[in-house]
Amino acid sequence: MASAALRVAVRQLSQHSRAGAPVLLRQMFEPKSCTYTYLLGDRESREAILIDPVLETATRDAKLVKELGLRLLYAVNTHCHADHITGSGLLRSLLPGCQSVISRLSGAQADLHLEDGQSIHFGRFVSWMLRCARTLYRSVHEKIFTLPGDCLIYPAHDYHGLTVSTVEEEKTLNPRLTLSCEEFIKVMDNLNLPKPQQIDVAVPANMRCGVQTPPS
Ligand SMILES: N[C@@H](CCC(=O)N[C@@H](CCS)C(=O)NCC(=O)O)C(=O)O
Ligand SMILES: [Fe+2]
Repeated sequence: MASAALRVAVRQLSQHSRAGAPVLLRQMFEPKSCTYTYLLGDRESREAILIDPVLETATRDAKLVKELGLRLLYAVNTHCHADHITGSGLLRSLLPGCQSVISRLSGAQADLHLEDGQSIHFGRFVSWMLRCARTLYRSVHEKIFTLPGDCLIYPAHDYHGLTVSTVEEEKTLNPRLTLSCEEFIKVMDNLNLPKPQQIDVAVPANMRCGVQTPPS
């Protein structure tokens, strides 16, 4: 695929997300597409967001939100996924008040469309963007890599069971991000990945927020 999604940078989340700290973080897994969904909540205001929810696990996520006494403001899609159907449409039905969010660039339906660099708030900032290889590389280097080295980086997928790394590790060890920009583009343009198994159902569904009755 020519474009890639740069996942979420949560300011100040870093190592302060332990129990008792202001920001609550839960990493959840959907095994069919190996997608990680993230629940982020403000312990004080109880406002929360979900990042990249999956249809098959949306009910689980909604249950957790309720059990933790959180109020879900946004179900955020980092891009129009090709490998799973988003859970954001179902979540906005299960949890009234929740709005689905995606980039305007995606062309997909949602309650809220974000422009590049725009933030959504749940007590703390969350910034995100969808990029082609060149702008992805620049964003990572100019934005993510200016964060403190011990800032935690959570993956959208990991097919080998890894769950977290740091800015410093990505800066020094990531086999693609340590390349030059031109080399990075070449690699990304020549991944030749097999067609994702769910692409034919996932993309049309995700253009409509993953449900039959999408937001207008
Ligand atoms: N087997 C899966 C593979 C889905 C897929 O293509 N995943 C991408 C990431 C999607 S956001 C991927 O693996 N990228 C690897 C890379 O090296 O960039 C399926 O059929 O769904
Ligand atoms: Fe994906």
